[in-house]
Amino acid sequence: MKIIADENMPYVQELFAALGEVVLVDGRHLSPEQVADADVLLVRSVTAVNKELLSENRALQFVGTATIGTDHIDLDYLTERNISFSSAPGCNATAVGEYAFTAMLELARRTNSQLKNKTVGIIGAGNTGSALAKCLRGFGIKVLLNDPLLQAQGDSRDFVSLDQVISEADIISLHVPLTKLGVHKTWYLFDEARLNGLKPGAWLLNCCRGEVINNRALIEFKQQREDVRLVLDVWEGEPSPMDELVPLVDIATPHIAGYSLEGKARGTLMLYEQLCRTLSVPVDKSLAELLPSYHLQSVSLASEINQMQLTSLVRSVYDIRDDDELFRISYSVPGGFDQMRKNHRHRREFSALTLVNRGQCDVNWLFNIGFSGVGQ
Ligand SMILES: NC(=O)c1ccc[n+]([C@@H]2O[C@H](COP(=O)([O-])OP(=O)(O)OC[C@H]3O[C@@H](n4cnc5c(N)ncnc54)[C@H](O)[C@@H]3O)[C@@H](O)[C@H]2O)c1
Ligand SMILES: O=C(O)[C@H](O)[C@H](O)COP(=O)(O)O
Repeated sequence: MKIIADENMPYVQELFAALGEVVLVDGRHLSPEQVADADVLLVRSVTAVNKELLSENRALQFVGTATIGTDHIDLDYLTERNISFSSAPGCNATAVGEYAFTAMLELARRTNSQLKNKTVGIIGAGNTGSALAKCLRGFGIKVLLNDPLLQAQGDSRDFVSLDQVISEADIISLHVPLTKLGVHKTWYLFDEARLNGLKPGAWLLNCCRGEVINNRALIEFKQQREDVRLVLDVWEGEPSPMDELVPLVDIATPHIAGYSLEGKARGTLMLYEQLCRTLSVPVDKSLAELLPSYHLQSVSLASEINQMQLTSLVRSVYDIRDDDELFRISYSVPGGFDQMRKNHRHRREFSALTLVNRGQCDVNWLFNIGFSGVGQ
């Protein structure tokens, strides 16, 4: 069995080698000839899997994407060809939630503000939006959720309208799939009119797909509204963000919000498990045996910690300033955006760090945010 896999898929050899010959490829530039004799194709978000890519292939049985988003896959075409498909829903949700929370802490430090005094609106209350809500509520921050689709399905959480989020939230974080059709389509969800509705001093974060914000309109808006702060992990026209936009962004990163080691490994593992089920072979590998131990074994806490100390704790696991700094140097170099992603030093999730309570302080809220604890 020939398994063609994106080279940026950690643990693909460890998981798939026993099932067939694994050939690693550059997913951004994959050609129909390269996949002509593939039985299994494993991709990431940079590969458009469609009629054109599969035009020379007659053998394909399974396509897997080690990602949450599926907007790069022509699902109707795979169904037409009777090719099994799996994505990896939720694989990197914790990483995205922690990324957005980390960015908020960083902006709070830069603006000398207290997050607990702010209201955060989350657009899209699925896996990544809920992961962010978990961190925010763990820290005691008021959250407004907007998700008309889940609301219509009877999800028991409280939801508000998009208009209410825009008029009431001090911080808005976007967590929707990219969709181009229907009443709830998300393409340019944040257009000129919605951007103009943002509260004075609002912060806008996008960790889902670049085209959920009209980036040209964002440039024009931000040029008039210095008070608004922006965190962008995703960009219209990746891998080439608009040059005028980058200097206007407070925290800029190259689509790596989901790039925790755990998140990427979970994505590969989920595809392995699904392929095993498709081939009716037993699953005999697990996440725990793949992940290395964390270099910091534990951190002792002797007293209550404040927001700045929490920021330091978070930075010890993931320092978002490193990604932002590298982005500004590298994004405009040819191939720079993808190189940053390929060479990204995998960060760990908060749960990799164990906290030991040496005092009588209340640290349960830190476990609610996601850190591990002794005797938790
Ligand atoms: N930056 C990254 O590295 C990264 C990582 C993971 C996922 N993503 C992107 O984030 C997206 C969301 O991921 P997820 O795991 O939360 O997906 P999910 O499917 O679990 O949740 C998405 C939610 O958005 C809701 N939604 C759809 N249209 C909406 C609209 N118009 N308004 C409000 N809500 C709407 C859906 O009902 C759903 O509950 C993915 O599709 C992917 O494109 C990016
Ligand atoms: O949809 C997703 O899961 C993310 O956007 C994913 O983490 C993007 O990473 P890529 O597949 O491009 O490596």
